[in-house]
Amino acid sequence: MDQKYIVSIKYLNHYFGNGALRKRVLSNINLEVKTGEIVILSGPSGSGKTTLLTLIGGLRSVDEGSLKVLDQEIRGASDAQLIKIRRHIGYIFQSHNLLRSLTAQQNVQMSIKLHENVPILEARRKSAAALEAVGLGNRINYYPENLSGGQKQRVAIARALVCHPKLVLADEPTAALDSKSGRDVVTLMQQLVKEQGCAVLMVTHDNRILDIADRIVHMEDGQLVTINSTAH
Ligand SMILES: Nc1ncnc2c1ncn2[C@@H]1O[C@H](COP(=O)(O)OP(=O)(O)OP(=O)(O)O)[C@@H](O)[C@H]1O
Repeated sequence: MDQKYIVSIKYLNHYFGNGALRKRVLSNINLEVKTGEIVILSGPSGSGKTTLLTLIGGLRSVDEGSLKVLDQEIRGASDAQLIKIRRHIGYIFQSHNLLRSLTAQQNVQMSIKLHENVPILEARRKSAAALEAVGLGNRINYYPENLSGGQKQRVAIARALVCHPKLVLADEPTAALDSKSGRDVVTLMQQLVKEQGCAVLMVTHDNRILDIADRIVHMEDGQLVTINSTAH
């Protein structure tokens, strides 16, 4: 298996709607994301960024072209194959999507339960360590309502990274945060993913965080228009 590319997309098209309402939202997308690389996907509202991210995440089915994640072709993949691929992906959304009735630690543990058959004590240890790594070692028993926006997004990062995914997909992770918290959250994410060696594809409108990327990919009207080599 060629592990150099975590994501490899060739001539991908995607459509929404049927008949006369059928609309092409992604056109001829070619993109590769390497192991350990942080790629930011930017572009105007409605240009297709989230659609592309959800296709890569195996969260919607691929219409045309080839989309490989960890060498597995997603187009036409069975449910079992998609579930297997999703186990290697960590998802971070705009809103933290934490379960309100669970503590920070239980939210992170939930992710471990979904991924692996780990004994409860081991899951507790791992989730506490993941929260420690995002600076929330003293908040593990807090419920989301008692955490700030930045802290909730840190829990979401711990939840996404606790099972050491090969790929992290992040959709506007700083959108709900003030500029300082947003910056802190992505800096932390950058540090942890580099330590773990996983690739990141992050959609963002936030120009203040572009410098964390190894590469910026710009999307307009469903097409990738420019690919800059590096933001540093
Ligand atoms: N489920 C859907 N059904 C029909 N059209 C959709 C659906 N989801 C998205 N679209 C359309 O597809 C296009 C791309 O949407 P998408 O959400 O991928 O863009 P985006 O670049 O992520 O936008 P934003 O930055 O505002 O989140 C838009 O024209 C949108 O209206």
